[in-house]
This record gives sequence, C-alpha cells and structure tokens, in this order.
Amino acid sequence: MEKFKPYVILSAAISVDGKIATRTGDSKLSSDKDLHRLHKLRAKVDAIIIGKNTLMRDDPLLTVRYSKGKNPIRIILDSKGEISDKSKILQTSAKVPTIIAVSKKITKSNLQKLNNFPVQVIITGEKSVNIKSLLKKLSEKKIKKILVEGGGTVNWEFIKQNIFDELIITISPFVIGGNDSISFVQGIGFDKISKSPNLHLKSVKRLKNHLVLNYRKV
Ligand SMILES: NC(=O)c1ccc[n+]([C@@H]2O[C@H](COP(=O)([O-])OP(=O)(O)OC[C@H]3O[C@@H](n4cnc5c(N)ncnc54)[C@H](O)[C@@H]3O)[C@@H](O)[C@H]2O)c1
Ligand SMILES: Nc1nc(=O)c(N)c(NC[C@H](O)[C@H](O)[C@H](O)COP(=O)(O)O)[nH]1
Repeated sequence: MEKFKPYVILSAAISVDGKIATRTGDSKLSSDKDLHRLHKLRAKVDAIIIGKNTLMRDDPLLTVRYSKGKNPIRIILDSKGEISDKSKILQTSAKVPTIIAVSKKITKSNLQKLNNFPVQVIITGEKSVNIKSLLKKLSEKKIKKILVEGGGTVNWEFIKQNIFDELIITISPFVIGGNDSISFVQGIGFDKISKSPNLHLKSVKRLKNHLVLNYRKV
C-alpha cells in the first residue's frame, strides 16, 4: 500500500445480478436497515466520494441522518465542473464541508459558478480528475479514511488503478437485468480473471432479505 494513500472503502447496494441502477437510473436498492448501517459507516469515515453522474441522478445529501455522528467531508468528482448550482450538495455547502474535484478541462464560467459557493475546488488531472493525485492531496489534509459511494464509472477507476482496500457490498433481493442498466463496476473491465484483485471475504451479515458482504483486498 502506498504511504500517501488514505484507506479506501468502496460501497454499493447491488441487485442479485450485480447492477447498481436500472437503465433509467433508479437505484433504491438498500432497505431502511441497510441505510442505517450505511449512515453508521458514513459517520466513521473522514470523507465520501461520488461521481458527477450519481450527483446528477440522485441529487444526494451524503450526510449522516439515520444514525448519530459527524458528517464526513463530501467530495464530488466532476471533471468539467458541470454540477448544477441547484444541487443539494452545493445548496447545503455552507453547512457541510464540500470539495469539488475538477480537472484542467473546467471552463472559466463553471469555475466561477463553483466559487460562488463555500466549497473547496481542487484542480487535478488533464481530462478527468487524477484520483491518485487527489488522494495524495486529501491525505495531506489529514483525511485518513474514505468511503467511495460510486457510481459504476468511479468504482472502475478505483479498482483499475488498485487504489482501494475494502469492499462493502449489499446484495439486495432484486433482479434488474438489461444491457443498459448500470453495473457495480462499469468501464471496459479486466480481460482475464487473473487481473482482478484477489479478495478475502471477511464477514457476511444478514439483514432480513439483504446480505452485507465485507471483502478485504488480499
Ligand atoms: N446502488 C448503489 O449503491 C449506487 C451507488 C452509487 C450510484 N448509483 C447509481 O449509479 C448511477 C451513476 O453511475 P455512473 O457510472 O453513470 O457514474 P458515476 O456516478 O460513477 O460518475 C461518473 C462521472 O464522474 C466524473 N469523473 C471525474 N473524474 C473521474 C475519474 N477520474 N473517474 C471516474 N469518473 C470521473 C465524470 O464526469 C464521469 O462521467 C446513478 O444511476 C446512481 O443512482 C447506485
Ligand atoms: N448503499 C447504497 N444503497 C442504495 O440503495 C443506493 N442507492 C446507494 N447510493 C449511493 C449514492 O451515493 C446515493 O447518491 C446516496 O446513497 C444517496 O445519499 P443521501 O441519502 O442523499 O445521503 N447506496
């Protein structure tokens, strides 16, 4: 493990066929019990990372609401700074610390839009956000533990670049199917099983019809 890197947990709720959202972007897979578990976990990390598409589709708050505890810093990967100024994340940025990570592709007007809010903008990467460099900057800010809450494109980047330590996956009792629905891990994927990270199944917890699997990278 590189010394500069914070501890990274990838988290998702998947259908039994490995999807995190339908082709229309409907992603409500967790049960209330599972959301309580998720919010407890949020309270134990220093920051949460999501991708721009998840923000645009879900308009999340990424706060701790179903359990007690502090809100982690919210970090959005948004290469061109395209998120809406009406989004809940920007609208609540005075109350919850928020970082928007962008690349050099951001336009002046989008940078100006983000700077109208009390968020920190981190510019790294040529086309998309350079995640390794971002993690290094976050570790310099004493951010030690990060929860990555997807979506599939972001998950692939962390897995492809081998910059995660743990996976916490809830298997929800639904089957979604479809070539155009979103998988837990998008991107081109590995061409050989041997290229996949090796995972050690650390625990299995049953929450009624939902199964919470905790894997560590070997
Ligand atoms: N069920 C779940 O647990 C769960 C969790 C999260 C998201 N979702 C769903 O996933 C869908 C969105 O997933 P997605 O795969 O389309 O998008 P995503 O949320 O992974 O966002 C991808 C976008 O992030 C931006 N980005 C910037 N730098 C990047 C980098 N270095 N690497 C990767 N992305 C970078 C780019 O604009 C990119 O297109 C939504 O429908 C959401 O509801 C489900
Ligand atoms: N564990 C989990 N189960 C789900 O069923 C689901 N849809 C997500 N999705 C993660 C993504 O980051 C979402 O946008 C936030 O879970 C919404 O977060 P808020 O409630 O607004 O805090 N995550």
